[in-house]
Amino acid sequence: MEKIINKTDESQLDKRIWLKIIKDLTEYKKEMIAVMMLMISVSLADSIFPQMTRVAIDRFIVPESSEGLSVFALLYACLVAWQAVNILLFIKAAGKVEVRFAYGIRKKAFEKLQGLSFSYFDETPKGWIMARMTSDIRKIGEIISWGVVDLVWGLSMMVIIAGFMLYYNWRLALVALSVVPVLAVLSRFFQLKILKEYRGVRKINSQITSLFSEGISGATTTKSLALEENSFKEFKSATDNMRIKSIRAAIFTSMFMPLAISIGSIGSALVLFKGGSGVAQGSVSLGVLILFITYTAQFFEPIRELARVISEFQQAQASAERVYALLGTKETVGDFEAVIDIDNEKEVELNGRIEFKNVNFSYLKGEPVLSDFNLCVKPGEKIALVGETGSGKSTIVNLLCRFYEPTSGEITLDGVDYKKRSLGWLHSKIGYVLQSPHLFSGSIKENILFGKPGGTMEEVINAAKVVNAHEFIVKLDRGYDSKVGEGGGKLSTGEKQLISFARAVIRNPRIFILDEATSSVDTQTEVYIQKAINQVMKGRTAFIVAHRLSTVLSSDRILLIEKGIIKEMGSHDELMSKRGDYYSLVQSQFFHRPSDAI
Ligand SMILES: Nc1ncnc2c1ncn2[C@@H]1O[C@H](COP(=O)(O)OP(=O)(O)OP(=O)(O)O)[C@@H](O)[C@H]1O
Repeated sequence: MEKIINKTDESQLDKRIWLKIIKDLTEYKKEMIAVMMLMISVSLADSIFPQMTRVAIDRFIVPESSEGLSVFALLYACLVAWQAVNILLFIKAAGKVEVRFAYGIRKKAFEKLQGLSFSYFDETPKGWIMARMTSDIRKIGEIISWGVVDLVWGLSMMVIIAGFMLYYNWRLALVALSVVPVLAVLSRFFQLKILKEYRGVRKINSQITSLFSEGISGATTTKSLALEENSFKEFKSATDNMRIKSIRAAIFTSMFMPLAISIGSIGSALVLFKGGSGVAQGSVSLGVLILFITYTAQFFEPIRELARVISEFQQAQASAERVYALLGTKETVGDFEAVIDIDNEKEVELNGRIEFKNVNFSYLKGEPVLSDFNLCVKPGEKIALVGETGSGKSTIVNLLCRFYEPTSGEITLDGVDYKKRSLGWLHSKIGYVLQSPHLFSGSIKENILFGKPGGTMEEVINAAKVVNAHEFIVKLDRGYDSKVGEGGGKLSTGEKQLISFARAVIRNPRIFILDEATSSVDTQTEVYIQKAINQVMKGRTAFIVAHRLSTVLSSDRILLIEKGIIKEMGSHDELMSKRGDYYSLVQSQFFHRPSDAI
């Protein structure tokens, strides 16, 4: 990840990235062409205005004549109208490109995130992903559309003006353009300086987003450990740094503007000096002199603009690099080896026989969590996994759900390697309840339906009844339509668990997996939860990471896991009579016992 975060060399144009952007932009080809044409039209109109002034001076003011003045006024009005329409249309077209392009990439990135495996989220800070999805994508959309506007306007403006100047008086044109290289170098120098500071600001901004994200999700922990001051110090140092860099960028900007204006004025002075003597000698008309003075001023604006636009494109490149890194992330878990015949696969039933064959697994290279793990589970068998924290229980169920895949060895379902099946098929057969189940903000009904999109209200109620959640749901003000709040915040821990059970039950899975919560709930809820677990397990192959003695007692086989291997295995009675480690665990009050009162 560090590699992705730091790999942002903005000083060079990276062809690969721009080709990707251009490829994505081809979807909006029509709008882009419209924007470009409109900008050429805008600069043409911009450069015709001084021509009108020239005509006014040479035709009407100097000769003190009004012949053709009405035609001239009409033409002037048409020009104003033309420019107004241009501006209206280009703002609309560029805005469309900005919004659609950002929307398109954001949609792709979101789809990508949905498909990425757990290991990606283990390695990637949440704040980093948030920054990519929000500010980076917004920046690309903004700079691509408005940058193209400025770029096309600036370039066409310079070409048209230079053309007109050379056409009217090439000597005077060369005088006017003599300061261009100086201004170009100066603009580039300052823009690079400003860019460097802003790059720093953005990096810190990313850091701050991460701090925010951690600060919010860890607010309770921070408070309970009285670490507010430490968090605040860290936050303050990041914001102080940001302030210093922002001020530096502002100083460079404030130095650049007067310098650029002064150099532009030198150009105008040279034109005035040279052109003025031309007027005195009669070789240059007063109208042409005024035209040149206006053009000289007009010419310098695009140069300053282009220096800024190039810097912005470099910033967009850095943003694009990070966003495309996200879009290009290879899924480590996917339907790569699957022999999928989607229509037939749906019909494939699962009996529920599960086998782990010589499974090895590590989250991080060189740190094995499971070593040569073997296990055969009969259909309908209930397995309780017990053991000290960190022994590998959750890892076993994570592998079974294929959130991660074995580093070597295989897991078979009804004798078939599960990689030969699609992930969609596997997950349709599994009901998984996490230790701290996540509910999505929405209603209770919607949350249960996440288990079976398109399910009926009757199915929702039935699922809730199976897990004894119906009673408490109907007592709520709005029943099944009650909102659960973000992350289920409006419900108690026990209620959240019951809803997550209902969510698992509604899909009628063949395999039920439960990572039992370690947190205690009140005795009544505990009774409900225990009943729900027993109901859900009925007729299904079940894997339970157990923390309650009652759950262990209702299982067929208990596996005591230690450092990723099965230390002891058997029924409760068998293991108790063995008087080994399991016996010691039971004696040591390792399990929650309030449910013993059931
Ligand atoms: N996402 C991860 N990345 C790296 N290491 C991990 C990850 N998840 C777990 N581990 C490590 O793998 C080992 C087994 O963890 P696991 O979560 O399977 O244990 P557990 O027995 O389920 O513990 P608990 O009862 O506390 O949930 C531990 O050493 C843990 O630190």
